[in-house]
Amino acid sequence: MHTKPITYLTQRLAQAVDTELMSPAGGFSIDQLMELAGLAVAQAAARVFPLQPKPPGIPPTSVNRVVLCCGPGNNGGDGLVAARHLAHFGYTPIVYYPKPTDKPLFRNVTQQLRNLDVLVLGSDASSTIDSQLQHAYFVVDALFGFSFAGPIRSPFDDVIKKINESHKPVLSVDIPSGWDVEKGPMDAHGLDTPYALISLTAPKLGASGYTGIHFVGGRFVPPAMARRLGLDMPEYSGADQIVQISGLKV
Ligand SMILES: NC(=O)C1=CN([C@@H]2O[C@H](COP(=O)(O)OP(=O)(O)OC[C@H]3O[C@@H](n4cnc5c(N)ncnc54)[C@H](O)[C@@H]3O)[C@@H](O)[C@H]2O)[C@@H](O)CC1
Ligand SMILES: [K+]
Repeated sequence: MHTKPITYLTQRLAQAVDTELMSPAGGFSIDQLMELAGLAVAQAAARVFPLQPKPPGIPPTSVNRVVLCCGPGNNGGDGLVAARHLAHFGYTPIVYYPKPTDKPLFRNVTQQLRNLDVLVLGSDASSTIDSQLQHAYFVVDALFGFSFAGPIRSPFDDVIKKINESHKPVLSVDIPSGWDVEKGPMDAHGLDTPYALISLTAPKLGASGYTGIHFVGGRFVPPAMARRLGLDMPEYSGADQIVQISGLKV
């Protein structure tokens, strides 16, 4: 467990780090960052929810089913990439992506999922999402990240309600969806406190009261950049893409 101090980011600082990484001086593309973020999400998922043995006589796809609820921005993109890695790890991901982003990066990752026979459900599947959730081992909440603001708009208000009603264990990506990025849970419409959380780059202020299983992932900030921005970053061990900072040790 990581015990050294870590900086909790404001919404503005989270966006500034992201922008700087993708500036000419930072040298990253969004594809690279999202790939590393999604890999970290998949590693955290596999750590918290290990693959279950497949009992004989039961179709292999009926165990280890993961429902990934993906939003319209890059948080949703992290969920799509994580779904691809989880499929390679041996899980059966089911992606609910009601507002797909019409950009090559998102179209490509969606195509990669289809090539792995991953079910990608759109808005026309909204009436079946609760039954998908009922059959899930766990849920990945990749609806909103650090750019979320204001009351939750349709159809995501309904998606969050259905996730809460499913009472399935949830791994949230970057910030529990519907929580204020800096103030945390604000009203009854946001996600219930998730079982686990993976913050990307560094945790956001809104997660400062979170005491569940909390990882940091997204191993892409160079030390010189962290020093310049005054960030205390987590120290990763060896080849790990994630570091646990709180909660029951997994
Ligand atoms: N530097 C980093 O830490 C990286 C972060 N990434 C991910 O990118 C995320 C940020 O991505 P984005 O800036 O695209 O934003 P988000 O994915 O947080 O969300 C923006 C989208 O949500 C919609 N939205 C915002 N508030 C809403 C509301 N109240 N109701 C309904 N829809 C709403 C917006 O219209 C927009 O489409 C991070 O949280 C993280 O998951 C990674 O992909 C890459 C690297
Ligand atoms: K989220």
